[in-house]
Amino acid sequence: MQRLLPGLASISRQYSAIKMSKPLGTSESQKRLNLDTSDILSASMAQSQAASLVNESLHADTIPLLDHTAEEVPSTTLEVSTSRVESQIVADKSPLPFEEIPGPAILKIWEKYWKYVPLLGTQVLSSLLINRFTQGRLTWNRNITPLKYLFNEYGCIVRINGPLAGDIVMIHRPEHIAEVFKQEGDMPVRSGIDILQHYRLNYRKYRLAGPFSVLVNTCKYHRNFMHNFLLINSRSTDREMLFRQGTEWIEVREKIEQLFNRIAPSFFGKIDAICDELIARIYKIRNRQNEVPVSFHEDMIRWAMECFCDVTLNKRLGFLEPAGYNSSSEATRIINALVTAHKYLCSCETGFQVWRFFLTPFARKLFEACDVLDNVIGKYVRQAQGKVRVRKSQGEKSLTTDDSSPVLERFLVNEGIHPDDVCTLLMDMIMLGVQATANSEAFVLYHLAKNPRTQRKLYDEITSLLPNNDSPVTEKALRNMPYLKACLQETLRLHPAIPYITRLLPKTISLHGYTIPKGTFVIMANQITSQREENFEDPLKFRPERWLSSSVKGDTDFSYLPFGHGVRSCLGKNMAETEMMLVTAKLIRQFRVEYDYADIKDSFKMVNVPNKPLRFRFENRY
Ligand code: HEM
Repeated sequence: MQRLLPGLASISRQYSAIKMSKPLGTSESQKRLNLDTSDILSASMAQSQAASLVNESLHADTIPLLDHTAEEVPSTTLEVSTSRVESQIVADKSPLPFEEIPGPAILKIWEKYWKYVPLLGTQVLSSLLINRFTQGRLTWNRNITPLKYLFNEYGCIVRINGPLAGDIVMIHRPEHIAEVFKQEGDMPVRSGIDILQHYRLNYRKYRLAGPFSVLVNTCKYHRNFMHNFLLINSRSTDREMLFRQGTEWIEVREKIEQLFNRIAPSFFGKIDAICDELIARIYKIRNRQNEVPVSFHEDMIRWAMECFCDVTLNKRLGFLEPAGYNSSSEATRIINALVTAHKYLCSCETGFQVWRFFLTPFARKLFEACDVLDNVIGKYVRQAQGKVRVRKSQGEKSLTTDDSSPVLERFLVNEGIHPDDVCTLLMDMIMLGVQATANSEAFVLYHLAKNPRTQRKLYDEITSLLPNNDSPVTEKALRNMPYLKACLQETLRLHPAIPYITRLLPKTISLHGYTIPKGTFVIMANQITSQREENFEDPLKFRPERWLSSSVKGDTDFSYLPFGHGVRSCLGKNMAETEMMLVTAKLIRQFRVEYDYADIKDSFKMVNVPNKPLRFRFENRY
């Protein structure tokens, strides 16, 4: 029965659509109408929401009739007053209430009673129920499989409601995503990473939770751990608070965005030099079959970290030290902390969030790793502050930095960003942005290795613009490589680093015939969107050529949003694309990349990461 209940609302909706598109009477004046009993049965089932047995394949051009009902009910002719039918049709025009959105029914039932049950019991029990109900497929947050499962089970709009979740709606259709973004105001709110928020607000006592979180620690209540818990799991009225709290970040964000746009030309040369270091590293670590070791994924993270640190801190930390990695160096400490933080971030954020009640061993390990990153970042922020102070004491009239000054100093001086906010921003960029870039590039190399013809075509494009092995790769040359860009787009279509985009609805809207109230969290499953046949032909195939055709719209029709959309879209898009284009062009010019092992898929660990080691072979081209 549980499996059947959720279909009701959609049945009713489909039935309404059917009635709208096909008037039952043949003329206005006709007062009586002949109907088959199966029609009547279907109508009353839909209207009374008792039609749990309706199959999914009802279409607007077929009057609804169930094969099995035809068998069960003898087909006789009855007379029905059309005025009654018509009044039902008119009533059906209004959007259906939120509660009727299909979703796991058990959660809806449970929701009624959860407030009467002690909090911990509820958490544990409802998690068990979710797990049981979905037969283990809804391991929340691990990858897109649970979402796919829910869409397959309940249709294109799914409501998750219960003690764990609050009001959440999941969607994947581009037109629904467009509708959500259309309502986006000046201060869109995204769901945060709860454990990082807790670390910053309650443990480190920062004033802001960071760009990937939304709470602002401006009032004493936000220091209260239990309050945070309740707020995150709260109903829509409490969530109104969240709208007010996004304001400060949006102001900080505007300044950073402008600065990043201004510095874009200056980071090309830095990234170029770091890509050469990665090539040197590959020469060093390849075995006799020219295969890199299973730890190559770490080298990719080191490459992305070196690029990020050189651009923002104006410092080469030696992540790709050609002489070999020194286990006691600052770079190695940072990488180890980053890998550990990622591992435990994922364990703490998914499954039971027991850390909300006491510091669990996983949360402790995460906090220790975050402390390492935070201390390193803090050190560089303090150094930058020190330099600014010296200049002030030397009586410099204008403290404004110029374009050659480190980004960090410009954050502090020109933009006047609070040092705490600089720390949380840099840490979020490292924990999510750097990881996203490294893993996306890993997937680019994987697809090129698996598709030798695509790789050859890309090589031809690169060498047509850069004929010699040592011709410098310029920004102009990269701009003239549409196939390279297409390879990146195709990779991000198949493996967007962040597979869901979330927003808290600032207004009540109507989606797919349902009312979705203000304050509902909407999860937009962009990876599912960009892997559906109705949006992309042969969606699971790696075909960069599709991006060269003008018929592919991608981000303009909301079927492809790897960097999100609107006011809260990715701040590092430009930097990430430059890094990925440069390194791909340089690697493919230098090597033929091959991969001989089992297929690599993505696994969601706060960002999509390859689920197998990157055992590429880098064969010299020269
Ligand atoms: C291939 C690499 C990357 C991908 C696919 C990616 C993707 C995304 C996505 C999907 C979002 C959420 C957007 C939304 O909610 O609409 C986001 C946010 C963000 N990204 Fe990236 N990102 C990448 C690299 C980077 C890098 C390198 C940085 C840092 C330099 C960065 C910094 C940020 C920041 C700060 C935000 C939060 C913006 C806000 O909330 O206002 N990202 N990114």
